[in-house]
Amino acid sequence: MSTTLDSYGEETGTKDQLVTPWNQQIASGVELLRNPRYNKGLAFTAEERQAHYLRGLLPPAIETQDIQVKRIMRNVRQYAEPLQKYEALMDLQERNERLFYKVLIENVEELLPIVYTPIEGDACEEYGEIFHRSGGLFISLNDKGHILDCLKNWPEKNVEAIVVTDGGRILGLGDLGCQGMGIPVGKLALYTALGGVRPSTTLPIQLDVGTNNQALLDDPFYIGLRQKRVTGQEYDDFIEEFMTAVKQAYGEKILVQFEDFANQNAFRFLAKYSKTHLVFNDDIQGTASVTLAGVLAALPITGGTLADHKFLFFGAGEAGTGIADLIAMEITKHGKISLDEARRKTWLFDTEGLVTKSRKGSLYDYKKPFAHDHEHIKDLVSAIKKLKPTVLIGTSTQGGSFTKEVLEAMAENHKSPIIMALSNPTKKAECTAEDCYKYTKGRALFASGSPFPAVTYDGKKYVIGEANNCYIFPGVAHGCIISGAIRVDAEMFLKAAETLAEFVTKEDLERKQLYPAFPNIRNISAKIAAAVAAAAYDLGLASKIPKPKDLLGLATSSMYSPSYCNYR
Ligand SMILES: O=C([O-])CC(=O)C(=O)O
Ligand SMILES: [Mg+2]
Repeated sequence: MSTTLDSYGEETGTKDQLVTPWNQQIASGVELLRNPRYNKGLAFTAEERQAHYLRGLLPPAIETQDIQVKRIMRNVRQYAEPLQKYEALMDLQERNERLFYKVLIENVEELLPIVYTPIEGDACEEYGEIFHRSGGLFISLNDKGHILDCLKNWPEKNVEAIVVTDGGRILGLGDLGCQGMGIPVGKLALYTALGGVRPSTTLPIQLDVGTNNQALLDDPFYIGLRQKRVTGQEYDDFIEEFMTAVKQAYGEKILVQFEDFANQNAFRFLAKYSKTHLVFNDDIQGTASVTLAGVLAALPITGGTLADHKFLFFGAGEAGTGIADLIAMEITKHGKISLDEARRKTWLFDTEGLVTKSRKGSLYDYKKPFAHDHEHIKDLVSAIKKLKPTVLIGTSTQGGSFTKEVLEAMAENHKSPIIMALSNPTKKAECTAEDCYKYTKGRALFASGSPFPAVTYDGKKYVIGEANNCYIFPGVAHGCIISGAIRVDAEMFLKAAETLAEFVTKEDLERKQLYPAFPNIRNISAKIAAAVAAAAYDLGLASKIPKPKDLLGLATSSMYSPSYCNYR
């Protein structure tokens, strides 16, 4: 039994999305209850139950969405294991989408660590064991020549944003092959919950090009191809087919966020496809933007300007060099200083030691701008003592590498050194918040990539700001969509960082909190979206014309609301 219901459509969305009435054939009865996009469970009213063949299929109670939220949170809180909470929330997402987002939005601080880092990292490691549904598209080497067919099989035709990974480097956990899907799913849940992007327009994609993770290849529950990663031309051709197919399927302005690709691939594909597609790499650009925001927010405490600081990166991959690049751009933008000079304030330290011009052997292109003249230094403490950085940023995935000696050495260099342990998930952080305050005698300004509880040091309570790109990417995506951006420009990430930093209050800084509290994050995302959209118009990259007068108003009003619609 089915019926045509044009009132089922999502009531939020940008104006031109609303012009076309939504009048697809939607199943009623049991099929309606099984459709997560439209299911309301016990919140179906008596009239809806009568009109849509639901009589008898539900117990008699008619509930508000608020009571449903309470029940879900009560159940989630009863699970002892965080992974059980994760599974419960994923089950909810596939049962009742609006309820899932209402639960997430109203409990963002509590649930972010579950649907996002660190617990989604555990979920990816166990994805084979806990697998029970796809959650997005899996496109493997078996689909070569048929990638467009895969995309056509996705039930939504109006896709505006894709998050894609090849599982090459999932968080700081390494190659997880086909089990990286938890990341695109998690990131896109935040597109909606934090950025207000409508869930029907988002598409998580896992590309499976093999894995070099032998433990997974030997695991009977592994869900991917049982072969080593393809590389070289075959790999590049596969990505090229994918990038061509997404435009064929969804048009020129489809937004593609690259996520958790291995270093060189991440840089190569960003350089290549940013010329032809609306793409960004969250690990390079999103992380850069959020980190820059934290440093900008810290300036009232450290004193001086950004250009007065000296930066040392421990870890010179996507995050490290991405941040270094954006910081140099920001210094150049606001000071009378060339990009080259700005870059000389930054040093990289990788697995072989300090990155210098004279280093023997090959140096990847993306590190070269930060390879300066210096003698080789092999250990981090010596590098800190020699170079005297005032900002130390860990992007190494080496948990615990900011030892007592490292932190004490940083405390020598500045009254308030900035120390960021950005590697994810929590177990990969370069140091704990507690150690950072202990070994700098409470003087450092600390932030981490994954959540840490507040720390009390010397009778003072410090709240740990999360330098996580989830402050940035949802707003950037929303800003691109509302302006119809055709390309992503670095200026958008500078604007996003400046906007985020403005939200950090004096009270936050008194607690040494370099990032604003999460409960305000939808407002922050709206502001970032408006700033990104404004940049798109300024740069001639926006296709939605004329330019709306009130971009913030548009960014706010077009955000997805998880409240139920009435099915009249
Ligand atoms: O997902 C996160 O929490 C941040 C991120 O992009 C990464 O660590 O790869
Ligand atoms: Mg990432």
